[in-house]
Amino acid sequence: MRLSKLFKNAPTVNITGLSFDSRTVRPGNIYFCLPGLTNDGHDFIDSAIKNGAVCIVHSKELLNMAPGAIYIRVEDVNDAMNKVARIFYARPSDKMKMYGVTGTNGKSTITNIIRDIINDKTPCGYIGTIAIKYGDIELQPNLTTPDALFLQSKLADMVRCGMKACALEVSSHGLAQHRVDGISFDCAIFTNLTYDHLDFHGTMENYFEAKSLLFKNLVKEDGVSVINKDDEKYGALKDCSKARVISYAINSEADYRAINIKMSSQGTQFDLVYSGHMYPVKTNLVGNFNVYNLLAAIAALNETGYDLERIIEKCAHIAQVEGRMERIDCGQPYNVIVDFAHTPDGMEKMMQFGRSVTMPGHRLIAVFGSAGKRDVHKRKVFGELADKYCDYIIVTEDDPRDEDPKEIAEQIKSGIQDTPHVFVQDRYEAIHQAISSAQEGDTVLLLGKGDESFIYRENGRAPWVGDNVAAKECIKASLA
Ligand SMILES: CC(=O)N[C@H]1[C@@H](OP(=O)(O)OP(=O)(O)OC[C@H]2O[C@@H](n3ccc(=O)[nH]c3=O)[C@H](O)[C@@H]2O)O[C@H](CO)[C@@H](O)[C@@H]1O[C@H](C)C(=O)N[C@@H](C)C(=O)N[C@H](CCC(=O)O)C(=O)O
Ligand SMILES: Nc1ncnc2c1ncn2[C@@H]1O[C@H](COP(=O)(O)OP(=O)(O)OP(=O)(O)O)[C@@H](O)[C@H]1O
Repeated sequence: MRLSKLFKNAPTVNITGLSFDSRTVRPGNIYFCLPGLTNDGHDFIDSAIKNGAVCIVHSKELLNMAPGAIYIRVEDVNDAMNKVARIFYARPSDKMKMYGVTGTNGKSTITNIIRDIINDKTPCGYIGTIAIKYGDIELQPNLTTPDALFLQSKLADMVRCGMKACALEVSSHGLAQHRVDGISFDCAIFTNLTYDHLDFHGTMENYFEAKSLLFKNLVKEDGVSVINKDDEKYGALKDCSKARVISYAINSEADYRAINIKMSSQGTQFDLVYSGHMYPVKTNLVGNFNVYNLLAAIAALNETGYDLERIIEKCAHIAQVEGRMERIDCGQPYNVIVDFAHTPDGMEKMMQFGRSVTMPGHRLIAVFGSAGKRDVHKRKVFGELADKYCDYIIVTEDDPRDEDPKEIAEQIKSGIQDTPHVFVQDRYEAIHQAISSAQEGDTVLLLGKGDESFIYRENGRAPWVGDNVAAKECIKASLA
């Protein structure tokens, strides 16, 4: 594409691609100098030019300018990059129905439910923590919400592959760093705001401010904000939403409300109250929070033109979202559940659910750790929660990064008072011990890693068999 198509009054030089990282610049690229948390992109202009950048987009005054390169000074490089990327990739988000889901917990689940419900009639892509999926393509992501350039390029590829919709997880980091500014959403969904990511945002106010950007920036004329009315941030989000607001809830009057909820370890039933009518909903998903997730997906889809009866029909057989409330059944007489819970709220909800499906008088056994180099305050709270709900606790490694797993375990253990507990550093051995000790009627919860196939240790990403695979192997061995 010509540079003059991307910037007014720019020369007609051919542009081969866009980059904000000097290390990956290719000949003919534009290099955007982004401000970072540790570095400043302006410091890498020479290396970008050495790698072939033909145009530099910057905001700071530059003392030296290389002859031959084109320099374009803008007020806000991030903003310019988002606008340019939209044009360069031919506005892919305008060609698909775009669903953006934000909130502390539930993003992966809701985006996958949305995709699962519509994918047969409306090919739908998914971008988030679990994967990047469209058509037959499945890629492993590095981030939940990729950087703006990668995101636009993947959306463009989705359009090329015939996708008509895309469900995107929008993290608070992604919002704070403007990764989704170039996307025009049709529907923005809010799940909940609970304690997380304060290492990055500093305060809950900042964390909320970041989340609210998705709603402030939804400017499409027929766009819709779908907001959880049981969350205390409902009012604030409603007030800042540019688009019309639709609510969902269990405990409050709402546009989409679930009542008469009946839960078991096999599935859930409830009555959906919508527009003065009651619709019975049956789903294979379990747990109270999945009722919220389903309500959000149902509301989002119905408000964007999908038939309610058909959506409800589909709810009966939602594909298992990997590592989210995944029941492991190898014929053993006790429950084993793998879940990605890694926030105090997620942990508590899982432990409450675990308690509810454990036969009276039997044991709830939990295996979990807490990530290194992330919110340290969570650790003691995880211990306190397990102490409150569980009968036996096995503390193990999560993603220690370059922290000592024993130290992390000590911090978790500081929240445990009376409940019997052990520290087993090796995660496989911890799972093995939990399964070996389980008896008929017990429940084993394997929490924190979900479907992840790696553990971040001191030396980086090490392969991990996965909690679900480890659980199956250990159960089979114990039954043999
Ligand atoms: C904390 C955080 O979000 N960091 C992101 C941030 O990095 P940074 O600000 O430190 O970048 P920097 O190193 O200061 O560099 C500034 C600029 O100079 C450029 N540079 C740097 C060095 C060089 O040699 N050449 C060069 O051009 C960089 O490409 C960048 O444009 O900007 C980078 C470029 O967009 C991101 O890749 C990086 O994400 C890192 C990898 C990350 O781990 N982010 C996580 C925390 C994250 O975003 N997580 C969320 C939430 C997940 C959840 O809900 O749990 C996610 O969406 O995944
Ligand atoms: N609506 C919800 N409310 C509270 N907790 C939830 C909800 N949905 C899921 N959870 C819990 O949070 C965990 C993570 O769920 P999910 O992956 O859907 O969230 P997420 O927002 O995508 O998180 P991440 O971006 O970290 O993957 C689940 O395994 C479950 O324990």
